[in-house]
Amino acid sequence: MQTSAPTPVVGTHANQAPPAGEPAKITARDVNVYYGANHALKSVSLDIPGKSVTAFIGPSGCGKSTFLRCINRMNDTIPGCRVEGRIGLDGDDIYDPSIDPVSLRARVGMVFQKPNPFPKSIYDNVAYGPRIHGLETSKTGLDDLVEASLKRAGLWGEVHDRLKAPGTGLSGGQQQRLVIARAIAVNPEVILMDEPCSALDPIATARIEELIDDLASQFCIVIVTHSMAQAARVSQQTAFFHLGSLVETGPTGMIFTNPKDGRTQDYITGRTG
Ligand SMILES: Nc1ncnc2c1ncn2[C@@H]1O[C@H](COP(=O)(O)OP(=O)(O)OP(=O)(O)O)[C@@H](O)[C@H]1O
Repeated sequence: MQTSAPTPVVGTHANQAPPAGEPAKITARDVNVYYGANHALKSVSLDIPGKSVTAFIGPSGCGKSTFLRCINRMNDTIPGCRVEGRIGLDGDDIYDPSIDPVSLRARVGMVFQKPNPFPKSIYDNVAYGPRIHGLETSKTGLDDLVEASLKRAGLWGEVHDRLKAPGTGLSGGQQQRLVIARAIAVNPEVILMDEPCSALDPIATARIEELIDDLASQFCIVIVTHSMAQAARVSQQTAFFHLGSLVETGPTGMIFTNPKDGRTQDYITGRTG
């Protein structure tokens, strides 16, 4: 007999979608991605609002991470990968030849599944971006920026007395908050998160989810997650992908309680996945 998974509980912030009529922060139009002959992403068009959390969900291999990587041109670094279509960031075409991918990645930061602090001190992990982008040159200015970023990432209290210690010596959850502090330090507009909690225990996961909730007041956050419960807890919009296509998108509450497409219904009730 087929059993259905319980519908995830939609979080308290999930219905607080940005006001209708706000211009989208990110506008994707007819985006196709190929890895050699593999047509991995098929004609995806999607608007992503600013200052809120958008979750990408869908079965393994459906193209969630591929689409996420399009938003800061990380796919440029994969040999054989070809991206077609248009992605606008506040209306600027991020694939225009005039756009420098390194500067773009300061505007659009990324947090990966496995925490990846640099093999440097906690301080230097956070100071690295502002230094290379020339955002802060004075010692006191940099100190203040490191402190503010660590506070914003909810890590300052745990590390303020050991800033010279290696970032890699922190716990997994602390490392992920350090990586988030590193992303925040260059004052990005968008933070992409690719399964940011999948290597963490439930307590560390809860802290990252609280942090995401907090950061959404300032940043446009896009999160790929395998956990429908997590998508329901943290996001205001959800986009469901299946076999390389975007099936449907809408307010998270609607996607989890009243999806329009049978494929979404089957996924959220655990019949596929
Ligand atoms: N670096 C790569 N090189 C070649 N093919 C890739 C690469 N990354 C992804 N693909 C292919 O693109 C398709 C989409 O993969 P992608 O990782 O984007 O899906 P996903 O929904 O994020 O999957 P998962 O949930 O398992 O992480 C798959 O067919 C995958 O094999």
